Order: sequence, then structure tokens, then C-alpha cells
Amino acid sequence: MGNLEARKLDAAEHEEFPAVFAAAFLEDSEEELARFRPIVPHVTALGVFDGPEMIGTAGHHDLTITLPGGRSSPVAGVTTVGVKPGHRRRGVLTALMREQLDQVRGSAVPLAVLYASEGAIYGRFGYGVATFENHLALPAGARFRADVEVDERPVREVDRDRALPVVHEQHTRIAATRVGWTGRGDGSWEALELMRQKRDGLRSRYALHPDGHVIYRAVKKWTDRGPDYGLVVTHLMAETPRAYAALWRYLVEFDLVREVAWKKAAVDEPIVHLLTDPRAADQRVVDGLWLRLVDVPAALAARGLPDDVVVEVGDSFCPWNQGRWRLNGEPATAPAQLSLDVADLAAAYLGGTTLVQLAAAGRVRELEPGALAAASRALATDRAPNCPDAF
Ligand SMILES: CC(=O)SCCNC(=O)CCNC(=O)[C@H](O)C(C)(C)COP(=O)(O)OP(=O)(O)OC[C@H]1O[C@@H](n2cnc3c(N)ncnc32)[C@H](O)[C@@H]1OP(=O)(O)O
Repeated sequence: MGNLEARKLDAAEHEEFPAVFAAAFLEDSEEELARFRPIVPHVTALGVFDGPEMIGTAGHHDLTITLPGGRSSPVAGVTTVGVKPGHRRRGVLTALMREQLDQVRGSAVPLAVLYASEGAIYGRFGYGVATFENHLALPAGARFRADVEVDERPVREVDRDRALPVVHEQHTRIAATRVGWTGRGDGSWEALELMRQKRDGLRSRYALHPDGHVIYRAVKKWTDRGPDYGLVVTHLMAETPRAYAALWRYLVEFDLVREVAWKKAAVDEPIVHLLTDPRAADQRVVDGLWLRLVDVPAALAARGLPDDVVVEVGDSFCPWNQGRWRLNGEPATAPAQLSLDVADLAAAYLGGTTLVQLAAAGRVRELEPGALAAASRALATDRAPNCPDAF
């Protein structure tokens, strides 16, 4: 990598950070930059320099993530990763990942998560797919089963300023109960709102129910045959099944609309079970949150697992994790019963993929009969983990 230098940026260098990051996405108009600038103060900002020139960026938020069993852990929410065109494939990202993981470890945060722009980038750095997203679409007018109970208190459209305090309060409460959801102890709600203002420039709309809310955008289209609007959900959360039904009914009964779509629905999204015709729901599953165990023993301890299986973990990028660990995070001297790479442990960590599934793909080796099923069951969760949050 020659004379490349990766380091934490000082405050004066924060000015340049958004331009370098935005250039990586070819989004460097003044308007686009205005969207990124307010995010920088909320992240630990790293840069890579070639001499005096900043050519790569990466940042991370200090978030929390909900783990199975009502537990939670600090997590680095990795974002704004970019390398300037013309400087790629010479190790800049590798240098950023090295520096970032060292910094996260140094601050005693055991986990890192990210959304990948492309699926082939992060596996080599020990990240595994910990949640899957359900790209869900429902036709307008999709009918609910007659026995579905709907909370009849009204859903009301309110403006952003009135909505946000309620949205953030409900989000904090609900996120603590849903595996994979992130919490914003760092107060970076503004950054979340900015990330919600998607690249399509559509305005977010807020509809509140006493026990939940939906944030969505409207794609307005007219054809010779009449209105053909689409509603694109960015967040939908409810504290009760009846409020959940009320919010979905609000969306599918919206006038002018042909389709309601949500790309961050859970793989086991309950809406399918509300419908008279479950086939009406179009579902496509893709990778969601990528997770990295930065500190394997601390991450395992945070999950509160039993101590009865010994796993041999391989980790070429963060060798401090290599070795034999009990599932509860204690170092083990007994022979290993399972062996796997850290990225595969990450894939199973929130329960989104089972170890049995990974073993069927040849990625986990069972060294003692029975250990695979026991460890797989210990890591599995009741509901599919998901993360509807952007960061
Ligand atoms: C969490 C987020 O913010 S996701 C956003 C990521 N950013 C983007 O997608 C913006 C556009 N792309 C870029 O800025 C850059 O191409 C990056 C960041 C994806 C890669 O940066 P580079 O400096 O080129 O990566 P680097 O040279 O360190 O590559 C390391 C390895 O990853 C591989 N790699 C890098 N990018 C990709 C990719 N897009 N797809 C597949 N493999 C890749 C390289 O081939 C290399 O492999 P090797 O070690 O076998 O030779």
C-alpha cells in the first residue's frame, strides 16, 4: 500500500470528509453534499491519505443493538465507507478496515455492523450476514382475514416536527424488544433522519397511531387509466398486534395507491398471516445487516449462552479472536467440538442463520457428534432478527 496512511481525523479534517465519501458514490453535487455534512459530527471519522490528499473515508456511530433474551450490546454502526475513484484496488479499504476494527476494539465495543453497498466486499474482513431483509410488496386493497383484530383508534398524518418526538420515543421502546434493532444512545436521531431522506429525494411522511407509527414516501404517478401511486415504507413499528394491523390497513386502503412496498421488512413479517390470500404478498429475501465479532469472547458473553460447547474460531483479519472458546465466551482448554470461521459465527450470532444451515453449506465442521445441534439450538432465536434502521 506504499505510503498510504489511515488514521482518525481531527476536527479541521472533518470538512473534507463528506466530499471524499460522496465522490465515491458519484454524489458530489452541492445538494447531495448537504445531506452528508450533518452526519459527520455523529461519527468517529477515519481517513486514508496519500501524501496530503484524503482518498478514503470510513465512519462509525456508537450504537446499541438488541440481542436475544432482552439483552443489548454496544455496537459500532459502520457507515460512509468510500474510496475515491482512481485510487481503488490498492488496499485503501483494507487500511480503513484495519484502523477501524483496531479503534472499535480499543474502545471495548465487541461488535460492528454495516449495510454493504455490494455483497462481495465485507466477507473478507470477517463480516457475516446476520439478518436478512424482506423486500415486501402488497397490492392496494389486499384483504385481511375476517378474524383479524384491528385497533380502531385512528391513524393520523402529522408533520415532521410533531411526529419525530413520538417516533423516537416509540422507536427506543420497541427497539429494546426486537433482536437486531439498533438504539441511538449517542442521540444521533438527526443522522437517522438524514439517512431516511433517500437518494430519490422523496419527502418522508409520518402517520401516527397511539401504539405505533409508519414513515413512508409517496411515488406519485398518473397514467391514462388513472392514478398509479406507490407507497414506499421506510419504518413501520407497532407495540401490539392490533396496532400493527391498524397501520397496515391504513396503508393498503390508501386512495390513489396501487402498491405498498417495504424493503426492510423482517423475513417473518406477520403481515402475511393477516391476509386472506397470503400469496398477495410479494417477498424477496436479500442480505440485511452484516455483523462482525470484533472481540469474540466479549461478544459471546454478551449473548448469555450456555458453556457446554467448545468452538474453534478462525480469524485471519483479527487474530486476537483465534482459538478455542466456550459458547459463553470463556477460553477453553478442552478439545474443540465445532470449528468455524468468525464470519460464520457472526452469521449465526443473532439467530438469522443456524449453524446447521451453515454446516450444510460446508462452512461449519462438527468435530464431536451432537455438538452441532446443541450449539445451533443455543444460538437460534424465536423470531427472525431484523434491522429496519439506517445508519
Ligand atoms: C458500510 C458502507 O458504507 S458500504 C459502502 C462502500 N462504498 C462503496 O461501495 C463506494 C464505491 N466503492 C468504493 O469506494 C471502493 O471500491 C470500495 C470501498 C468498495 C473498495 O475500496 P478499495 O480501496 O478498492 O478496496 P481494497 O483495494 O482495499 O480491496 C481489498 C480487497 O477487496 C476486493 N474488493 C474491493 N471492492 C470490491 C467490490 N466492490 N467487490 C468485490 N471485491 C472487492 C479487492 O479486489 C481486494 O481483494 P484482494 O485482497 O483479493 O485483492
